[in-house]
Amino acid sequence: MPEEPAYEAELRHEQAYVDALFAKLDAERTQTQRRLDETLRQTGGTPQARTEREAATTLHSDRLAQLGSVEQGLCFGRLDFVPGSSDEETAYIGRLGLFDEDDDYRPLLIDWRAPVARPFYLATAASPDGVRRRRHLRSLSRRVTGFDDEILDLTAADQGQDLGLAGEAALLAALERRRTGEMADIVATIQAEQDRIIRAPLGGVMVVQGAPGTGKTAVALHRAAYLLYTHRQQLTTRGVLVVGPNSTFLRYIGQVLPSLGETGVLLSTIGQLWPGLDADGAESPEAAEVKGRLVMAEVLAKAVRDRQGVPDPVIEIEHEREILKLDRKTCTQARARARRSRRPHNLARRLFVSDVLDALTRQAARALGEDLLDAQDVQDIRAELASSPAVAAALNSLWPKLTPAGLLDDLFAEREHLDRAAGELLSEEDRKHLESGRDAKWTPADVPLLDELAELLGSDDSEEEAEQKRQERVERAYAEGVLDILDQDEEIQDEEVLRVSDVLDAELFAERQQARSQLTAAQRAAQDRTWTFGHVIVDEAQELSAMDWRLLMRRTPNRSMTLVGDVAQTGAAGGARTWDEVLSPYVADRWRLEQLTVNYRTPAEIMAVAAGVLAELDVDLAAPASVRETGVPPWGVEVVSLDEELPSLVAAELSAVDGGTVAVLVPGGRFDEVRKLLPEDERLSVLTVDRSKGLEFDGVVLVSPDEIVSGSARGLNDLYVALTRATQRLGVVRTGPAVPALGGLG
Ligand SMILES: Nc1ncnc2c1ncn2[C@@H]1O[C@H](COP(=O)(O)OP(=O)(O)OP(=O)(O)O)[C@@H](O)[C@H]1O
Repeated sequence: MPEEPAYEAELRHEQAYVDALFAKLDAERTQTQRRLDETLRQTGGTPQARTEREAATTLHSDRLAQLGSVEQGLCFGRLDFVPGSSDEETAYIGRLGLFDEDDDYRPLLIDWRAPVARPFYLATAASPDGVRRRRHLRSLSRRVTGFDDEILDLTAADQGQDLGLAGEAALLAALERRRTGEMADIVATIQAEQDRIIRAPLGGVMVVQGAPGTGKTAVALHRAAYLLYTHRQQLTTRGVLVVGPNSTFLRYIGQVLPSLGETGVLLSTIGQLWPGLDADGAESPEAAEVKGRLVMAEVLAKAVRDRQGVPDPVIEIEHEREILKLDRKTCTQARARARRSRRPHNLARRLFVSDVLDALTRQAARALGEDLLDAQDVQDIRAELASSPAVAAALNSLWPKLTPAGLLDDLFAEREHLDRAAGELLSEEDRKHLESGRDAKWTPADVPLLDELAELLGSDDSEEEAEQKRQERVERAYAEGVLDILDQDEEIQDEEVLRVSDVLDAELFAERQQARSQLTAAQRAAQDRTWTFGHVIVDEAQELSAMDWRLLMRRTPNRSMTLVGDVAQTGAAGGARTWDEVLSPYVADRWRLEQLTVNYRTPAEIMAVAAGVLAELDVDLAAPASVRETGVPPWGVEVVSLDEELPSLVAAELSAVDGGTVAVLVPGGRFDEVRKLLPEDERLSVLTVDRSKGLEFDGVVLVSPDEIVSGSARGLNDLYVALTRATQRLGVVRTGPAVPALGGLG
């Protein structure tokens, strides 16, 4: 650190620069707001003018949101270049770009995502990339409170070079920060191995494998922001989807992208990917596992075919005092033709219906005496049959119109249906799980099944289309009526003035009645099951089942995906063991693997315990290196009674983290018991391990590790996840036999 007076002088200089940046920011806000107001005030004009106005409104609103989101940490870095190595001697790096229009658009502040900013994250003493000095600025609102410098030449003191850390002081300060329950962005301290992943090209499937705490989630979110900046045009049209494991997790990460000025990303769980549904019902892990198997696609296809029936042996239909007979042969032929069309069930139905109506028409015509009828008569008979309730009932019994929800409900609720569809594909035990494992609500594992069924059934939207046309006609008629009335009024008043109908035609007027769609791609995507995204990012990707992957691949036909996860943390019975197994059905071996190796969350003392568990897991993965030590060893105690001892142990942890957060992680079977023992406190969470996935807390108290291990087939993975949630302190409270993998702790 420079000597005090020089340091103070530098600090004043930086403050003056940052003041100027905020002045510029304020001016831009005022100007953008003015432009937005002007645009909103304009009305009328050609359709093209209206479209342009809408585009301008979106542009100004987005910019305003971005300008409003960068108040904290607007400028966090500065690079000084070796003379002659860059156009500018100095570059300031921040959350967005600001330029001086009066000086040929000279950059005042460079967006962290711009290529010029890259050396801020990558330059090292060994490979300085033209950088002489890297400076991290610390600030509180608009006040610069301090800075740390790194001189990038080989004679400079070694700065965390063993782990290749950049800006170590700023990084450690960020990591020591107390956790608030909401994830923060890491834009000021992104490390080189993370930067390479964030800025990787858009196309193709990239898997980011990394141990707990290596920044996978942070990297995934910053990548979304980077991609939106670099491929703005393409991605704002199609949107970016970020998939997370549950809504607690989505809340935890929810502020990161807005703080980076990006609001156009859809954050969703798999259970929320069916429009209008938030499928968060509970079910047994066994049922979820069966539902996630790839074979379910076949089960569902069979379930649909099972609903395409033929009479056994005939259906009799009364029509005009005649009995018409619908026999097995006719229907079998009609069914075969409809199926051969390879159209989804509800669309193929039209072919089936048409063939059956033809056959019935022939019969009815024969009964009336074919020779006496002309073509028009025959057509009339067909039309009558088509509108006959008795015929409709017969057709519905043979080839009903189906909805995904209706069919899936029947399949799980009625054993006969399930047996016919799954008898050869699932064991008796599996079928029992499907039948009994659910409550009344849809579960996350149901959503990929609903999605699969939507594909198999298709939607016969001819009725909806007709309804929409009818609605448009009604609106138009209303508009014409309004214009007539206005015109009459005007005729009475003054023949000379322009009539309303001279400046506004009925169609335009009708259009104005409809709310103009101002939705972003992400919002539209959330309402549309068939939406395909420009890029899909999946966090905790190891948890997804084969059926989840099918759904996601449908949403990403361009296969532009970033998948982050850790196969050592897989908790779901149907989750991934290897990335290859998951991806090969969709992209063969055309995916690339990137690895993160440094743990930013868990201190070395706790990681040493977790490494023992990792070694027991049957995975070929090395424990990550921790960037810091706390000097606080993890503790372990055996208790006789949780009731008596746990509350005081947890209270002690809460006071030790001094205003920070504590999680008590429990096996599923003890959740209610432990929840009741502990007080409600916003700094304290009681969670089962699966709910703690991806989250972090200053202190973690792990209860009954033996039950976590024995609780599921992937119990050791769960234990590993639980141990790696802490940023400062870990305690283990044992109630049963010791778990050898925990060493002396538990
Ligand atoms: N470069 C960085 N600068 C500052 N903090 C960082 C950096 N990288 C990661 N972190 C912090 O480390 C913690 C762990 O990061 P993150 O949650 O992204 O890890 P993860 O790999 O997703 O972990 P898990 O596998 O347990 O979900 C977070 O608090 C994150 O902000």
